Amino acid sequence: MDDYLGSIFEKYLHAKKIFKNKEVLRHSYTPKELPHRKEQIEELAHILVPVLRGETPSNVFVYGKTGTGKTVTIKFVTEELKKISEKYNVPVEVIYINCEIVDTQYRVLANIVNHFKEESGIEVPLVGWPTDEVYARLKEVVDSRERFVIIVLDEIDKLVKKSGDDILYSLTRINTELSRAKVSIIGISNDLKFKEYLDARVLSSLSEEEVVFPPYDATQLRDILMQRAKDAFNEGVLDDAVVPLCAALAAREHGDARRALDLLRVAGEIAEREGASKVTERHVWLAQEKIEQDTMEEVIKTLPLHSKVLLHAIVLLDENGELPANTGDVYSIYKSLCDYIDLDPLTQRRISDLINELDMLGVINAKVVSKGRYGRTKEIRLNVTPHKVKKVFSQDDQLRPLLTLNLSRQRRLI
Ligand SMILES: Nc1ncnc2c1ncn2[C@@H]1O[C@H](COP(=O)(O)OP(=O)(O)OP(=O)(O)O)[C@@H](O)[C@H]1O
Repeated sequence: MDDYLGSIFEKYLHAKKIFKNKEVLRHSYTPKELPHRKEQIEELAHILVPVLRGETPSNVFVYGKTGTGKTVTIKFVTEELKKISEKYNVPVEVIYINCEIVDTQYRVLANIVNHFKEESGIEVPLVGWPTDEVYARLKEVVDSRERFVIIVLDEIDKLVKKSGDDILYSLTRINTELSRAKVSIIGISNDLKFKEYLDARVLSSLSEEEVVFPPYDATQLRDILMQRAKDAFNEGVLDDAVVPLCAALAAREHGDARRALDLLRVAGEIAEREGASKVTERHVWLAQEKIEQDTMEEVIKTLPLHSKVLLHAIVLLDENGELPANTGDVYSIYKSLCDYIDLDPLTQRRISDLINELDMLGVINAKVVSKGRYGRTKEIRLNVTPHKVKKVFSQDDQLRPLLTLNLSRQRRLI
């Protein structure tokens, strides 16, 4: 045993260190250069440059698919603007808000007021004040001196979908002839359709300017990865084929640089854990599999409660070797599970909709098949392992009691 343990330690001790600095591959890291975003950087600089002449820049709406570098580019350009504005003695404040987290009108306004809390001494609590009052404070605090205030609303679609566009209306109308501070908005979204949710007046002021971020192709992703890889990995540990493969796989997924970076990082981590001295293509394929599994786990975790119970019914059928099943079979098990945890069951029609949703998310496979003169029916199969589903449910207090059940017991209750 001692020998065995000793050899494990030695394996890791003598393994060549894979990473020089793994942080470089994290999402939060802002690189010093952004390959293939020169055009967007220049467009944004052109839109924001009036600040240096003391003029209010237009509002900008930035859009492009996920992982196309919108956030990192905006952070890069606004940082540069802050640096240069100091040189020209123009006071500029940039407030970055991620609307996936800060997703109500109240919280956005509070965030803006609280950005200035050191200078104003005013801090809005997380809840409790009337929204009108927070807005009044915002105007007072922002306008307390001459300056430019650029408010970046990242994932702005999430805010609008959850809380409507009143907040955008208020913010785009904050500047008056008399105000000392001039406010501009940069809205970022990966959902173009969200524009349909906006009132025409809000839309026209928000998109005074628009900057589009197209997806990266495989060659561009390769350049982005190469640039990050040279700081992230030790010399000679990356097989030549690794970066091109990560780039090609991510290009297939709509040119997502985040996915490409994840593949590279996870491939490195897997190689490191194996005690390998090189990262190879095999590690990239394993990384691809791991990321897909993790994504699925996240999808299951965020399902609404009834979809989770429904999914558990399908898992029980799978464990009993009874898949494919039809909607009726699944529904009766689902209903008995609801009884077991004191939940009012939804109608079969509603469950049929939830089955389609699970199918769309890729958690299950629901295929409509023709049964000749018996009409059409749905054949439901599971697309993930029962183990994965149970692992997620074991962390959920309301669902945990279901994990001890088996189908024959449930059938006795039906
Ligand atoms: N041109 C680039 N050069 C270097 N790194 C990049 C580039 N474009 C994107 N990245 C990196 O890819 C990852 C995703 O980028 P970013 O978060 O900016 O995408 P996004 O378009 O805002 O995505 P989402 O819409 O999902 O928020 C980040 O780690 C970022 O550093």
